[in-house]
Amino acid sequence: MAAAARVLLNGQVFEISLNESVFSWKSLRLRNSPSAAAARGGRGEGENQSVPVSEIIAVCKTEVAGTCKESGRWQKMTSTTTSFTPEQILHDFTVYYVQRSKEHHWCCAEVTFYCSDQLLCNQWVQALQRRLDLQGVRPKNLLVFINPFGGKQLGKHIYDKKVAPLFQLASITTEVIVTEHANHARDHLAEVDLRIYDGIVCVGGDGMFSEVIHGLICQTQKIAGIDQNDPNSKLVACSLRIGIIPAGSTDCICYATVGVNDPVTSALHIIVGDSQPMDVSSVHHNNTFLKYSVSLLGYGFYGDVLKDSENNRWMGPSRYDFSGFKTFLSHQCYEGTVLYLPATETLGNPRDESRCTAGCYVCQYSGKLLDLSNNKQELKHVAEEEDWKVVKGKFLAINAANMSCACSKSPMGLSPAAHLADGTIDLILVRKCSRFNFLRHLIRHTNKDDQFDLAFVEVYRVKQFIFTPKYSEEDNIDIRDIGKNLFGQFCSDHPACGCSQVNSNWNCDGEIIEHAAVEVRVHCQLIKLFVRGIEHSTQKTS
Ligand SMILES: CCCCCCCCCCCCC/C=C/[C@@H](O)[C@H](COP(=O)(O)O)NC(=O)CCCCCCCCCCCCCCC
Ligand SMILES: Nc1ncnc2c1ncn2[C@@H]1O[C@H](COP(=O)(O)OP(=O)(O)O)[C@@H](O)[C@H]1O
Ligand SMILES: [Ca+2]
Repeated sequence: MAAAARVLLNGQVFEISLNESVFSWKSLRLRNSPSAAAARGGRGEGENQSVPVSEIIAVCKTEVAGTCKESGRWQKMTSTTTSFTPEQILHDFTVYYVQRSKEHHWCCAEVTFYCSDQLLCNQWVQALQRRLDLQGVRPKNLLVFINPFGGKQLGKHIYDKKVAPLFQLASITTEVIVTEHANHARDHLAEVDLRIYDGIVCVGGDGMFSEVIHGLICQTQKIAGIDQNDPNSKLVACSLRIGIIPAGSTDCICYATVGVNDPVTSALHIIVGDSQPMDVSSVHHNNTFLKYSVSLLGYGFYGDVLKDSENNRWMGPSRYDFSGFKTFLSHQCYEGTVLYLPATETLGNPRDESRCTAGCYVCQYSGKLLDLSNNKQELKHVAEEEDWKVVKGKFLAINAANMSCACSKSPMGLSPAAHLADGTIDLILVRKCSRFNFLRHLIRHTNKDDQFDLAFVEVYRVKQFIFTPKYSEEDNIDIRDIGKNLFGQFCSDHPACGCSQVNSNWNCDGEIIEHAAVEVRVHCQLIKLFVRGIEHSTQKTS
């Protein structure tokens, strides 16, 4: 078929064209004609536009009953090659495509072209459809989990109203499971035959995503015969991609990988088949596997906020503000030793002011190193130089950020320069300081000031760390007893104002880990998401 043709759009004659990767429509209107001026109004449909085939969502043909009302326009064009009459304009097709709007939002735009004859219309629909069929990265069959109780309990509504219609438009088939209890998705994924799916979608928050990765990673290791309890096991990467439809409380994993937590934007990234590798940290205690983490592993402040907030789930997302305020006032610090292995082979450092964005070269570099090490067929991680560092002290917070952890509360995140897929975590140690200083540190998460530029805050880019609390876990009893037993008086870090534990617990992507002593290791690019990373501002984002 011809690579270009004339059609009507908004009563104007347009030339549409299609090459290997781009579909375009160009106005052939006469300059300065009244109709041309009219077409310039509205939402820019009178302008020349092009859309990469990779961002076309669907093309649909619709039979038009009747004739085109705006017949006069065609007569103006008869001096060109246009020869059809209004009565012949009976067929149209609609192209649905990705349109970018502010702050990394994507929406589904549509444009309908009226053709002079059925053959032309069919030819264009087929040509576009053939191009779409060649987009091999797009998922065709998805397994969807919906947590009906995440966030504001709108998960099912969001999926049914905003996401399912887009999947249907894009001819994606789905099997939808609305979870009935916690760990439903995890347990299902650990057992089910996943070969029929092209991806998994979770509708919920970070906790729901955590369930999904646990099921998927566990099944993958089981099939590969990998022992997850061995902290030194080299884990096998999961082949299925995961999509997140944000419907939780913090939605930090979505926000930090897309730039916004918007269900339609995330659905469109899934439809176009984006793919972004992601690091995963494994958490062990005494050679026993506990959990995987993708966003934040937080001991002290964020562990305590989470623990308290679980009692107030009925408050919805604002439970974190309430518990955050309470935890801030309690001002507990925790004593222990952190051993860490600095990341030496990767590019970048936590204070280099870079941002991990779509096509990030730091992550690509780590991906190449990973390929090289995979080719060596090592069964276990072998640390090239075991140069462990030690930090001891009293900490208000120990945060391990596997990614920036950007979210609406903190648009730059806990560690703004952290990377999604570089095989490292940023270990942030906040030592004991006054409430006022801790507040200064917290407030800097909400503005552009550097939260690490404070004497009591340290940050290291690491690939492994071990935390050992000062008091062994068996001693994690009421502080009053500790105070009496060890010092004969109450410890000044834990005034008898209601605080009670000598040890905190870990917040692992919003799930509680009760153990304080942990060994954490990053597994570079273990999973993949249906995202592309945060797009640059030149891509019409701000
Ligand atoms: C004074 C204001 C200070 C605001 C400081 C905000 C820092 C926010 C950093 C957030 C990092 C989030 C990391 C992600 C964690 C999520 O995986 C995880 C699970 O998400 P899900 O519920 O969607 O499943 N979410 C969380 O653990 C929630 C952490 C939220 C912490 C909020 C802390 C609010 C602190 C308010 C302190 C107020 C002090 C006021 C003093 C006058
Ligand atoms: N049907 C269900 N009933 C109760 N809990 C569930 C259900 N489905 C998932 N969960 C659990 O709910 C918790 C929070 O889910 P999440 O979607 O992250 O919401 P939020 O962001 O509000 O915390 C997770 O720990 C998850 O395991
Ligand atoms: Ca990382």
